[in-house]
Amino acid sequence: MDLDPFYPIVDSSNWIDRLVPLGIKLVQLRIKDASEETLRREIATSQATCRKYGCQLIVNDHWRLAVDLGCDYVHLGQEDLADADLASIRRAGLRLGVSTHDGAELDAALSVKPDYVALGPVFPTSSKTLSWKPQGLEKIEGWKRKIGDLPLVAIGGITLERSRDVLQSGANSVAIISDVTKNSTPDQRTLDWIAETQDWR
Ligand SMILES: Cc1ncc(COP(=O)(O)OP(=O)(O)O)c(N)n1
Ligand SMILES: Cc1nc(C(=O)O)sc1CCOP(=O)(O)O
Ligand SMILES: [Mg+2]
Repeated sequence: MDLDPFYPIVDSSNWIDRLVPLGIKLVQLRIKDASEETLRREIATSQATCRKYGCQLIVNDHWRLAVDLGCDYVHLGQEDLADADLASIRRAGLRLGVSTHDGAELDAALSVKPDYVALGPVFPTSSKTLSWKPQGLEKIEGWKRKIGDLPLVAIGGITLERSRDVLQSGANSVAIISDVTKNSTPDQRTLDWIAETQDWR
């Protein structure tokens, strides 16, 4: 299944309940620092909303709960990968997205046969502290040449205004946090994103 070109990342089921009904078809739930009970509830609520609206839900980090709750997709970073039981993730039928920031990480990601690879940070971001410099659009082109048909997600500092350049450089999907959730009108911004990415759908 293809990834939608617009891939917002949010930190609660409240955001999912608010934004998914607007027409989002791919969303990541990325919750840091919550109890297992809260995480379980947040994932289950998000899953119900996403199922209702035909949106693909990707659970960040919490692969055990994603397996337990019968989710479709998890996203893991390189450190997450080291701890994850990939066999049980695959046995449960979950698809897997993996973060990459340099060539060695890309090789590591490809070795686990992911369903997509993410490259970041494309531009400076204030949503996560990273030790990598912004990669720039050329890196997207290089990553895409290397991975071929495997879907490529671009992340980090991407705005609606930069989205066309990112997609034209070879990304199949654009993952964003602040451009929607820190916008003064997140609902309108979401609708604008859906319209702006229509040519890639
Ligand atoms: C689509 C996408 N790309 C990259 C990340 C970052 O994952 P990770 O490196 O594991 O960092 P955290 O998001 O867990 O802080 C992502 N979540 N999604
Ligand atoms: C969570 C995350 N991971 C990144 C990576 O490069 O792996 S960049 C990033 C933050 C993306 O947020 P924003 O759209 O607000 O820049
Ligand atoms: Mg992670």
